[in-house]
Amino acid sequence: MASQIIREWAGINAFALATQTKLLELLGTLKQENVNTLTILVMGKGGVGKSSTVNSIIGERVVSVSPFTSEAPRPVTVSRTRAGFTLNIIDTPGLIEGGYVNDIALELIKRSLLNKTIDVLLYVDRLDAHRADDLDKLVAKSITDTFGKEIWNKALIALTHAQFLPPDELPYDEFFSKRSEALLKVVRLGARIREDSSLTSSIPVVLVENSGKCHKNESDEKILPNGTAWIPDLVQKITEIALNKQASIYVDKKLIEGPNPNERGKLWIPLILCSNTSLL
Ligand SMILES: Nc1nc2c(ncn2[C@@H]2O[C@H](COP(=O)(O)OP(=O)(O)OP(=O)(O)O)[C@@H](O)[C@H]2O)c(=O)[nH]1
Repeated sequence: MASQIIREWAGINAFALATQTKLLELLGTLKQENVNTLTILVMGKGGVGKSSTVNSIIGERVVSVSPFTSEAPRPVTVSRTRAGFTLNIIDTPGLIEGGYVNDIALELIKRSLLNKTIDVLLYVDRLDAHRADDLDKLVAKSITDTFGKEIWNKALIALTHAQFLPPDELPYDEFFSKRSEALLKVVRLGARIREDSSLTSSIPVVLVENSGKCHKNESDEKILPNGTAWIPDLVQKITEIALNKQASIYVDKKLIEGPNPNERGKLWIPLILCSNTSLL
């Protein structure tokens, strides 16, 4: 297999100085904790802004973006290195096609991850979607069936199109909070995670505005309508997930070829019951 060329993360230099400083600080925090490599898996439905978000984080147009379903082959891994730290971001195809979960895409994603470790799942959707529905539930279920429930311990939800102004003069932060709650609820249902479980109550939700028309503050940083400089905020949340003491997801052959990872423990139940009965 051809070895992948890892380029210098030059895109950082394209960010506003204040953003660069914060990003380098965050890379320093990761390195202090002996995290020298970080792999982010980007997933979500089609057209929600996955590729655009990858480009925004890297600070270069590294993957193609299209208003229509991208024809570019994916999954694709983009790797960049900076001061001894390597960032890998895996952009993936949209998970919904024709109203159904694209199982072929999921299988392709899973197989491309063999022997890789997912440190962060960046689940992308849009802020300006007014409903979280059964499709969202199905996507969450498919991700869970593929990687196991534990993947949500390493998840971060990014809502794109964040320069959107809510309808009916609803305050921006209130709309964001309602949209986040609605999405987290369907993710929980799809992933079959109990409401009181720490698994999804702790999934952070961040805002992203990939448009070239994103507003800027006096330091030239890209900001949201609520004034947050969103690139450092996103990287800060990524850093927190990476350091959250929960295990990263290692994709081994068993995970790829074995049964649904959530069913593995259950396979032992009949055996345990049998052995217990024979002891009676
Ligand atoms: N205004 C605005 N447009 C965005 C944003 N993110 C993405 N877009 C636009 O939405 C369209 C789809 O973006 P992509 O990044 O290709 O989305 P994707 O999820 O990778 O799409 P698929 O290739 O279908 O999987 C493009 O026209 C982008 O320019 C955003 O935050 N704000």
